[in-house]
Amino acid sequence: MIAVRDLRVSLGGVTVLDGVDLDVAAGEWVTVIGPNGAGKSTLLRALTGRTPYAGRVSLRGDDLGALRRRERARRVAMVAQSPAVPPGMTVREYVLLGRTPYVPPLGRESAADLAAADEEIRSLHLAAFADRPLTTLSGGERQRAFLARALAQRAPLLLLDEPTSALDIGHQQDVLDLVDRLRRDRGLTVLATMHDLSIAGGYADRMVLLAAGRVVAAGTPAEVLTERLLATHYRARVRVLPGEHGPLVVPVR
Ligand SMILES: Nc1ncnc2c1ncn2[C@@H]1O[C@H](COP(=O)(O)OP(=O)(O)OP(=O)(O)O)[C@@H](O)[C@H]1O
Repeated sequence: MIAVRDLRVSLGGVTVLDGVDLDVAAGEWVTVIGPNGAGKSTLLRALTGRTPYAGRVSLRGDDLGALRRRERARRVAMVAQSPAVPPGMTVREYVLLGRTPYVPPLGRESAADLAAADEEIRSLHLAAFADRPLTTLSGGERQRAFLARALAQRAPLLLLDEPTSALDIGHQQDVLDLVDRLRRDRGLTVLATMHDLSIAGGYADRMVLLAAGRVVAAGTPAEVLTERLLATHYRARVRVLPGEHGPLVVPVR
């Protein structure tokens, strides 16, 4: 689905990504982990085509850099870490923004666009909030609205930057279970970043460990979530225990 080769990004004269290679197959869920500042968000932003990069990113064989913006947005949707919350905009209006790549220039949303937005509002259990300003929602409710907007884009590749950081443990599971179900039902491909390593390992088919802008490990959750790798790259003291759906990473004092 997506093949990244020798991706390099410099920001403010600093090399942030330094030759990243990454493949995500159609229908796969890959989660990128790594310490603060490793370059995870920058990687996802580059894959939307909004952050300039060197190297090559191909989406189902097409060069991402050669696609027009609307065409890119129909193929790649992203939920950023802290998306802007437009003041005064209702949840329904916000989710409808996800349909922008389908609305003709100077045109209006079609009945199909409105129906797609309403469908995502229902699937994310946001119907009761649909006419409220987005700014009045709690952090977790807002997070679901951000996801609804991205899903309304109907892109086959979904990029999720820390999708559960604002959520309580129950809503974390709800949202990730929902993404997993949509992945199966709609054949979505998911590339996420996450800091909670046990939760990350419970949902990903594969994981990639990024440190200082380079891939330092990649493989199944059991191959990447090891005490040795986490000690080396996070300088973390942890025990890794076997779990039902992947390794459990437990910090120790
Ligand atoms: N515009 C910029 N100018 C200079 N440096 C930048 C710029 N944007 C990001 N960086 C730096 O790039 C590095 C990677 O940032 P990025 O947000 O991708 O990391 P991350 O792995 O997502 O971190 P976190 O886990 O803290 O969210 C950081 O050191 C950050 O300070």
